Amino acid sequence: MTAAITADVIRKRYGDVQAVDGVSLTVETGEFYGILGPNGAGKTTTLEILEGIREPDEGRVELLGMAPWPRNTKLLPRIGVQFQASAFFVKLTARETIRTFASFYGVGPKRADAMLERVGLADSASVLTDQMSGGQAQRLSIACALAHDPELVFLDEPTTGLDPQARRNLWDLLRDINSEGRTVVLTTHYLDEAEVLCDRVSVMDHGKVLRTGAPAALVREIDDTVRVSVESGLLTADSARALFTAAGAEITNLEDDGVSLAVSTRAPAPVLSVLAEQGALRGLEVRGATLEDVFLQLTGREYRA
Ligand SMILES: Nc1ncnc2c1ncn2[C@@H]1O[C@H](COP(=O)(O)OP(=O)(O)OP(=O)(O)O)[C@@H](O)[C@H]1O
Repeated sequence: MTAAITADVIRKRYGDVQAVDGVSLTVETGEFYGILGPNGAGKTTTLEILEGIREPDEGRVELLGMAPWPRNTKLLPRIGVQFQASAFFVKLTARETIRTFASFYGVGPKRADAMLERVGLADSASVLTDQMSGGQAQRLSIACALAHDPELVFLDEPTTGLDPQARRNLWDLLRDINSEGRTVVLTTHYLDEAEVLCDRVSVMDHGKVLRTGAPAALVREIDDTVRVSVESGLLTADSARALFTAAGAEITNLEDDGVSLAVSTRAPAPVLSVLAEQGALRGLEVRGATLEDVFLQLTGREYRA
């Protein structure tokens, strides 16, 4: 595979904030690549530098074999950048909006209308953009990014603010866009989204990439931590910890949020035995490690989107 994007130790500072602090990554052609991290991690700034719309203070980027900065107009027909829905022109319908965007690239109305259909908006073509639901607006902004049939698409938190059903519908669309052969780079603060969609993810925090890999591989790397949870109120956190330790179970995390008492451990058998002996199995759930546990292990703190 050839690299669609390489970034080599890029940095960007805003005043006192080191937003991007030495990020290096490689996106392969055809890959679905995720940049994952909590708010303020530096995802958007990194994405904008990769796109060539922001200048890095240091470091080097190659996008489709070219330097994206200073602004490289040769790249524009080859990449699609999803802009935020708030940037739509007011008083235009969905159809007028996509036709306008398509015309910037010399793309005619026929293909623009076909893109509306492609993202499931054919029936909403006459709706004014300011009257669209969040999911419709996101679909329209993705359609606009795809109107000129780019080979590489950048999406910045495309499902933020959507309800679960609208998110899942959008996931299907994003998978289709990628399976047609396009490289997709997306930022997200949703761990489940990265896990479900991405071939590989870079986990970011405080401007740095902490780890890069396939979600399943990252999860495997952190050993086989299992998370066991039961209803809150059956055992206090302190007594649970003492009982688990006495039973020989090493606990990597234990917390009670008032709804569930949750324990992360590599030794689920003694934990389950203790819970059974204490009659504390109500609401029992057992699950393997997720990207949330990867983040916890990398940073020592819970993931807060
Ligand atoms: N134009 C700017 N001027 C000053 N500070 C900025 C600017 N853009 C971002 N920052 C700061 O840089 C840091 C990284 O921001 P960035 O938007 O890249 O992170 P993010 O991971 O995309 O966060 P979010 O998920 O909230 O969008 C944050 O502390 C943010 O407040």
